Amino acid sequence: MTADIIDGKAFAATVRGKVGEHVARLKEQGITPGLAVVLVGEDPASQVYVRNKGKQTLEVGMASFEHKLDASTSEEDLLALIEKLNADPAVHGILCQLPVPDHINADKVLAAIDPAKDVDGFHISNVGLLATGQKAMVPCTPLGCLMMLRDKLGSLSGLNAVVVGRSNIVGKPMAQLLLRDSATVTIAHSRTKDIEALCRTADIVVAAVGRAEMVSADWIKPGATVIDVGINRVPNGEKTRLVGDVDFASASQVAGAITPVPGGVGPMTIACLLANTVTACCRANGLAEPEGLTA
Ligand SMILES: NC(=O)C1=CN([C@@H]2O[C@H](COP(=O)(O)OP(=O)(O)OC[C@H]3O[C@@H](n4cnc5c(N)ncnc54)[C@H](OP(=O)(O)O)[C@@H]3O)[C@@H](O)[C@H]2O)C=CC1
Ligand SMILES: Nc1nc(=O)c2c([nH]1)NC[C@@H]1CN(c3ccc(C(=O)N[C@@H](CCC(=O)O)C(=O)O)cc3)C=[N+]21
Repeated sequence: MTADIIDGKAFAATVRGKVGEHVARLKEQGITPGLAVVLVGEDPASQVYVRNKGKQTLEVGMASFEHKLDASTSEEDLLALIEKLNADPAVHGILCQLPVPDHINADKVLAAIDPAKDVDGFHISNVGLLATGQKAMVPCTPLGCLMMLRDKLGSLSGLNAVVVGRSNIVGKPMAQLLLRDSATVTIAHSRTKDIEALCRTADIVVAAVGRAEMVSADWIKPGATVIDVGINRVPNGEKTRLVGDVDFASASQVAGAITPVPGGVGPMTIACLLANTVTACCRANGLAEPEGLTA
C-alpha cells in the first residue's frame, strides 16, 4: 500500500486565502492586523521561519514588524521591547522566536507577552486555558496538525494517538488538542519503553522529536495517519536538505496517509500563525471571531 500524501503546502494556501479575506474585511473597517516577530541571535531554523513568515504576513495584507536583535542583547532590553509591543495598538500578535540565547530566561520572556497578543499560545495562561478546555490562543504547529488530521479523518473520536515528543511547543499542546477531540492519547519521549511497539498501536502518530528519519515503517500500523513535525537539516552532497523525524520513503509504504517534509506541517504552522493574529485582532476589537480559523 502507498500512503496518501497530505499536502500541507496546498492546505496552508487555502488557510491563508481565508485569512486574507478576513484581513480585507477588517481593513474596510479601518483595522489592519499587525504581527510583531522578535528574533534574538542567529538560530538557522528560526531564520528560515522568520523569512517565510515576514513575506506571507504581507501577502495576506497584514502589517509585519520584524525586530532582529543581536545575540548579545540583554534580557532586560528584550523585556523592554516586549513591553513596548504589548502597549502598541498596531500590534495584535507578538511572537518571540525560540530558542533564545542561553543568558536569557525563555520562561520569563514568554510570561512577559500579553496573553491576548500571544499568537504562539505559549504564555502559561493560554496553556492553562487550553488544558482546561477554555478559549485560548492555540500553538500554531499543533493547530496546523489538528486541521490536517480533521480534514483527513473527519472525527478523531476514539482513535488511538501517539505523540512522540513532550516539548511545551509541540508535543504537550498537540496531546491536549487530540484529547479535546476525544482521541485516546499517549505521549512518548526519550524514556519510553519499546516505543516502536507503542507506535504500532496508533491510528495517529505525530512525530515531534528532532531526530532525522527516526520513525520507520516498522513503527507504523498499516493504514495509520502519520504527521511529521520534524525539521532536520542533513548533509546532501555538497549541500544540505530538509528531512523530517519520519523515514518518509519506508513509512509511506505502510501508512494510510502521511505529511511530507518539506511541504507538510511547516507551511501550516505559518498559516496558523497568521490565523491566530487575525483572531487576536478580532478579539482586541470586540468583533466576531473568524470562522474556520480557530480550533
Ligand atoms: N514544522 C514546524 O512548524 C515545527 C517543527 N519543529 C521541529 O520539530 C522537532 C521537535 O521540536 P521540539 O518539540 O521543539 O523539540 P524538543 O527538543 O524540545 O523536544 C524533543 C522531544 O523529543 C523527545 N526525544 C528525543 N529523542 C528521542 C528518542 N530517541 N526517542 C523518543 N523521544 C525522543 C524528547 O524527549 P525528552 O523530553 O525525554 O528529552 C523531547 O520530548 C524539531 O525537529 C523541530 O525543528 C518544531 C516546531 C515547529
Ligand atoms: N516561538 C516560536 N514559535 C515557533 O513556531 C517556532 C519557533 N519559535 N522556533 C523555530 C520553530 C521551527 N518552526 C518552523 C516553522 C515553519 C517552517 C517552515 O515553513 N517549513 C517549510 C519550509 C522550509 C524551507 O523553507 O526550506 C516546510 O517544512 O515546508 C519551519 C520551521 C517554527 N518554530
